[in-house]
Amino acid sequence: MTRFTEMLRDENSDDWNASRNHRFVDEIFRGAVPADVMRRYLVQDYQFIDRFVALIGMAIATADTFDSRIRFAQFAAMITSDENTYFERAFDALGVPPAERSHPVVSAPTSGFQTLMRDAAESGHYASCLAVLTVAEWLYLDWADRPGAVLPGDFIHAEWITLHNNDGFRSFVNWLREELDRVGEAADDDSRRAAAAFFRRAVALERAFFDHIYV
Ligand SMILES: Cc1ncc(CO)c(N)n1
Repeated sequence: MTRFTEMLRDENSDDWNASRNHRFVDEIFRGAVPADVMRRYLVQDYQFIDRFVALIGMAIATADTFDSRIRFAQFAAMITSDENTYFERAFDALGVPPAERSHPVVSAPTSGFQTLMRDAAESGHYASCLAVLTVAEWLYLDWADRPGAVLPGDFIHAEWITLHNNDGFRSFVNWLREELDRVGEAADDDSRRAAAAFFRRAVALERAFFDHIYV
């Protein structure tokens, strides 16, 4: 039987492949994302991360097993420590002032993501929360996982790659997929459809998010 997550990705292959093969991905591996583009990207992504952590909170609250809650709690700990300090160091290096770190003008794709994550959280459905979290992490592993690729010298580029292709991240993404497969297979048709709709909106927004930092 085709895995639920495989089916969802196949249904969204246009937006998925446009994201994983995006100009941003090509440029970050070459260490060649222009500074103003990287700065826009990180400033907007920091606002994404804020709601993302809140959505993990809802996944912790709605998960059906303690093991799942532990997985999410450990992942939230990584984002709020190693990943958060990456943002702070990158903002320091790029000269981003405090106001732009904490309350920048939020772009349309970022605001779309915030609404999507709020909708998923407010649905109170574990499968829908999982669908959004799975897109965000699986798609990032998919673009960042280039075995043998030489890392760029600049930490702003290099660490954004290694945050998304290290062994811990890979095993979390593999677990997330198994979890969404498990929950999706057990769910009724309405819940599967709801989760699939969240998955679709998330993949479209990932593409729009990459596109919009190039103006
Ligand atoms: C927009 C976006 N999608 C996914 C990730 C991975 O967490 C991220 N940091 N930002």
